[in-house]
Amino acid sequence: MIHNAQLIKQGAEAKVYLAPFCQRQTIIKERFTKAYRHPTLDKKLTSRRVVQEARCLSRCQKARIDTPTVYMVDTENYLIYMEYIEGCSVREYLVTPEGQTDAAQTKVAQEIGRALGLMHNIDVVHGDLTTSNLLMRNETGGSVVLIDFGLSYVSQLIEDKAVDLYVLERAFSSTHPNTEAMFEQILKAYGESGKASKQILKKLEDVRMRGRKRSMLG
Ligand SMILES: Nc1ncnc2c1ncn2[C@@H]1O[C@H](COP(=O)(O)OP(=O)(O)OP(=O)(O)O)[C@@H](O)[C@H]1O
Repeated sequence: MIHNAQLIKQGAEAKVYLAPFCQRQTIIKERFTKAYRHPTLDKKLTSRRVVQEARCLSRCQKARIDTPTVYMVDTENYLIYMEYIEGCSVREYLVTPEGQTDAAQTKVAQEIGRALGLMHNIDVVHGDLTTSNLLMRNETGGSVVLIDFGLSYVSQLIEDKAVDLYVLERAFSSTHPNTEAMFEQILKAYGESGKASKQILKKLEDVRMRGRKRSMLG
């Protein structure tokens, strides 16, 4: 039990709390153990995921990619203590477009593309890119912060990075109608900031094609 904690999200894999820690508001992410798994195996897998998430967050932070700072990792209790980002998600931003200018939306798209390009440059694959996992930091006037590295891993494969982009593209098209132009701007900025981004964007076309074939076959 985390003292003075407020539960802000209960997911299938983790609980996310907001709680005071070292005199600041802190996000505490707690992974569950799975009762259907053998206890020893379960402990190993759950703590491995906690470590994996914290490692990918730290790897991004070292490369100056805006992600929550990790304050502490408790592998015994499967907890990550991290910086609380005050702001709204890109999802919330896009579902309430009133008063947004094209220039503001372009800036957000460019920031997303640039952040993803830098993340892939250091071989971090996010694994769960959605508009809910992109936050806009109030403090800096809405700069984009990547969160939820629960499914992230390190890979040099062009294919893995292309699939990462495809997952975000699907999230855009299923959640936000009429954002094709914005997604194009994301890819343009991505193409300008990544080392192998041209190859990855080429591979994205194959991944899309496979996705289309799969949905045609049902
Ligand atoms: N560092 C943070 N600052 C502010 N809010 C956060 C932060 N981390 C998480 N949140 C909030 O909590 C929600 C859930 O967090 P997260 O996406 O990491 O968990 P999850 O989806 O349940 O976990 P997982 O996908 O790893 O099983 C986010 O959508 C966001 O609203």
